[in-house]
Amino acid sequence: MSSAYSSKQQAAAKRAYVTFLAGDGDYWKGVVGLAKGLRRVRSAYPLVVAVLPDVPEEHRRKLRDQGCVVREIQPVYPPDSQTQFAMAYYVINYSKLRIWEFVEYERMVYLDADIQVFDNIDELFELDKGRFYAVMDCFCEKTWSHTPQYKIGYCQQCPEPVAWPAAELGPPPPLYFNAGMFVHEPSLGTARDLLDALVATPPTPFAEQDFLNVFFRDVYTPIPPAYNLVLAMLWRHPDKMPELGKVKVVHYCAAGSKPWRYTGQEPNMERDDIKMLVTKWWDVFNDDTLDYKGDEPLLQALAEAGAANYFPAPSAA
Ligand SMILES: O=c1ccn([C@@H]2O[C@H](COP(=O)(O)OP(=O)(O)O)[C@@H](O)[C@H]2O)c(=O)[nH]1
Ligand SMILES: OC[C@H]1O[C@H](O[C@@H]2[C@@H](O)[C@H](O)[C@@H](O)[C@H](O)[C@@H]2O)[C@H](O)[C@@H](O)[C@H]1O
Repeated sequence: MSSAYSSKQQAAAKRAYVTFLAGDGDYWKGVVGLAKGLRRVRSAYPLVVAVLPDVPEEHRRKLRDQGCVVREIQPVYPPDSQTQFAMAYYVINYSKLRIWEFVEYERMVYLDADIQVFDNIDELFELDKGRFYAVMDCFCEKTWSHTPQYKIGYCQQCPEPVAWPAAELGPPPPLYFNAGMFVHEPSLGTARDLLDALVATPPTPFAEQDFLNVFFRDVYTPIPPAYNLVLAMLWRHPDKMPELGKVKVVHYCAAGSKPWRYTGQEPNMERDDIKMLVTKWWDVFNDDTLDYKGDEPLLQALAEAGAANYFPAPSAA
């Protein structure tokens, strides 16, 4: 790499946001919304989209037209004799593990396609290396009904009301993160270790989220819920989240909350705060001034050219 650029610039070229897109359905709308949202908050780094082979060219073009760097990945499946143990819908999420192979980047911030960024979060790229950063999840929704904690009404967000019955169930579950958003360091060694561990790990209901929580347990470092508001927090633990105006990242993961599919029919979806957040998402998605105009920072252009860690000398720029 040319020494004509500062070390800060060279480090910046090795940073990117990354999301994951599978299938030929409508999640591409989430990715377009995310790309425009990151532009709206003037993120310094490009958005890479890890796409499975089943994502049609028509959708890939929409993403490139919004300045995304589209990278095809091969699917990752758990031991095929055991996929029935994961909730079928989530099995494909094991393919997220491929983003550890994006070693042209030193640090990436992963964001699900059903996430929107409403305030700049570039500071996450400055966090100390060697840890795994993510926001703690909530165990209170019905999707957790298969777990002992749900059955006794225990949630890590608010452990006081229900004392964990250690005598019967052993120690309480370790802190558990939501895998819709995390800060990670790509590495071929880690990618290999993940896949090696996966073949020896029977799938569980929350698929790759459960798997990642076990794999990174010793280095998991919780970050504030402002960086990934799991929507159920609004009605489950409103006292454990910042006021909505201070939430930087909204994760539309509650049933019925995907903005591009929103009908307001599911439980809690008629809430005023949900309606406001869905409207906010559409305001970004529909804002033509946020469309990619090809004038992104040099980093974006370099990432697009697949030269994310190359800086031509300024004279050649
Ligand atoms: O048909 C699908 C389903 C999921 N996803 C990706 O997988 C992520 C996790 O799935 P989902 O958002 O449905 O999980 P949730 O966070 O709502 O549980 C999505 O955000 C997308 O990035 C996708 O691309 N296509
Ligand atoms: O494959 C497992 C998924 O697990 C997580 O979703 C869950 C989690 O948020 C629960 O807390 C909710 O109750 C539930 O609705 C929601 O689906 C991640 O957001 C998603 O990216 C993905 O890893």
